[in-house]
Amino acid sequence: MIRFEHVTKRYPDGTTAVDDLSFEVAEGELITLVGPSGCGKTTTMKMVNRLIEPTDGRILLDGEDIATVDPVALRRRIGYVIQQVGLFPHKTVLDNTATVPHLLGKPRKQARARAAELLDLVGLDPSTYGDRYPDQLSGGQRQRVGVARALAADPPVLLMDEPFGAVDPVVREHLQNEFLRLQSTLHKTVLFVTHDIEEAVRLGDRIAVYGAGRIEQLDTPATVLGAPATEYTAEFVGADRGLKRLSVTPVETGDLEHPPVVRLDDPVGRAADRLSADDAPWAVVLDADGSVHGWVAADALAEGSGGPTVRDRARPMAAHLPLGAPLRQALSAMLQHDAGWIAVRDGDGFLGVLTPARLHAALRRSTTADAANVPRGKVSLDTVPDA
Ligand SMILES: Nc1ncnc2c1ncn2[C@@H]1O[C@H](COP(=O)(O)OP(=O)(O)OP(=O)(O)O)[C@@H](O)[C@H]1O
Repeated sequence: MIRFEHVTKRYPDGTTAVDDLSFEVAEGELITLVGPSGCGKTTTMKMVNRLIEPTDGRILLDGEDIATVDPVALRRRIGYVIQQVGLFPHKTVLDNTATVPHLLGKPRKQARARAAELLDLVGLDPSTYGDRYPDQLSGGQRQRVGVARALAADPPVLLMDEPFGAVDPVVREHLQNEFLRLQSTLHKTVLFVTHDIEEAVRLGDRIAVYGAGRIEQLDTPATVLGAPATEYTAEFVGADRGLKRLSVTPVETGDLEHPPVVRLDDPVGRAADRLSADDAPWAVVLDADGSVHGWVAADALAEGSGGPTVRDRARPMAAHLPLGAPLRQALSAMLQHDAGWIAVRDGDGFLGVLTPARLHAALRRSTTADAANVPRGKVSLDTVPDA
């Protein structure tokens, strides 16, 4: 969708901001550009909408050399969100959002109706916020208007330059999550500049780690964190990169163990037989509709005293996770509940349990598979070599 071919930008004073850059952003992909101040991220981005012209090389958008496209027509296909937002101070939020569609020829009423939809989409109720002026909004709300406005012309491409940089960490995380939710339905092709590795990891399908004017590594978050290509990248992503990897590696079916399963209403004797058939010290207990109730120990079933069904001997277990949740959430739940395993479900249905050993294997699997170009969905534990 966007292809950089040997792109260099040298400023008249001799500064080489971007040096022989070649990479491609696939349609619907979100690439985060991350790196220290002054390494060329913004220059890279501004060359895509021709706010800056390259000195050498070319950039293709959908196969077309953008140098041959009228910049105004080009910018209609490219939404642009910046940290300072740049809203018109004398226009209401609704009119700010409706400006571009209106300029593109949509009748005013239609443009405003679309603007209201977009405000809703970014989490701002148009009936509350539509008539306000930008200085009557919080920083986070202004950023949302900036995103709504960039989406107004429904461009296939979005350029975002530290769009959530000016807000506090809590609001920022909220905006990031909302943006991910939006992106999962809109599938825009996005270049997203940030100097925050956490943000890059959370949002990017792939991350481009910049050194001076160059990309040091362009890969999935799991690979950049798990197998940094250079010392520079390793240092940039931080000594706690192992912990960060927990956030970007999902729990998959192949990660699960399958202890015996009994039902709340099973007679104790039948449940005990089930456990001893597997020589298992405990079983997962499901209720009548198949959702996880908790667990029961073989010892508890063997005791002479107590009620006649599993219900009387089972212990509740509150730690559940949906399949696909990040390993970090799994570890956090294990620690919170002081549990040696955690139930994983698909909807309400029980799938299996994740243990600390399996969690560790999953973490190793994530980078091994990425490095070997195994599609994430096809990953199984067999792909993990023994340590
Ligand atoms: N008009 C200009 N003339 C000369 N040098 C420039 C000009 N604009 C940018 N530069 C230089 O180009 C380099 C890259 O700048 P750029 O804005 O792309 O960096 P960045 O990675 O986006 O940084 P930041 O995170 O601080 O925004 C810097 O050294 C900067 O000083």
